[in-house]
Amino acid sequence: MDLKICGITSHDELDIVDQEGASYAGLWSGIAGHPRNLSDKSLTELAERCQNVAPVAVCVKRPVAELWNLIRETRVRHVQLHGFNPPRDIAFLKDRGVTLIKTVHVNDDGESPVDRLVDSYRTAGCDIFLIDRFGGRQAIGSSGVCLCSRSVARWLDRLEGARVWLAGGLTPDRICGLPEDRRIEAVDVDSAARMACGAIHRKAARMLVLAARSPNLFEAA
Ligand SMILES: O=C(O)c1ccccc1N[C@@H]1O[C@H](COP(=O)(O)O)[C@@H](O)[C@H]1O
Repeated sequence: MDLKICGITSHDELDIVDQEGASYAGLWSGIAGHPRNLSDKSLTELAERCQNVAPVAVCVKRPVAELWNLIRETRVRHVQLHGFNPPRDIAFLKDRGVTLIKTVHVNDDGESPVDRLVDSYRTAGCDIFLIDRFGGRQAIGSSGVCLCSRSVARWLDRLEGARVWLAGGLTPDRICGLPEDRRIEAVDVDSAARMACGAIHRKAARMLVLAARSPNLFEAA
């Protein structure tokens, strides 16, 4: 499995994620007031600093035309729409050659507020669905809480045929416990990449990369 580490805010964090071998680095834009939200300048600088890791612009409410104006001259070609976007937002970015990741927010009962939009997202050209735990409109990500395996299995079935990533409270041991049927292409982590909710930590990032690459590593030990 590939690994995305989300919420990068500094050169040091970006270098850790890049050097330790994560596949994707999440760069926040358009979530006013959030501590990990980046200015346009910082997002551009961090994206240009990526060597091996692919930068992903992660947005909640930013208008997609404005977002495109920001990223078009950068190396960012992956966008994660993390919120309640209409399908036309996906079509807009797909027309411009972006690889589009749409978060499917799933609550603790296994239900999603975007359930009725999923088919339209597919029709609009969504490349990847990211299943993430939803704790309510004020807690739409970075929850540090995992979904139960039954909800994950249900959504994997619902998204049959699509590329799927998974997020929500994932730790190295939880990644090892995920089904190994290759339906989950990548895992997306925020909380477990940090020490005490602080900065991204090199050893934590290394453990996550190891778990994602060799899911049975800890079971075998
Ligand atoms: O990464 C962040 O800083 C972030 C902030 C606000 C909303 C979402 C955020 N990231 C997304 O949260 C999940 C993973 O979170 P965790 O591992 O459960 O803490 C994933 O979808 C990230 O893209």
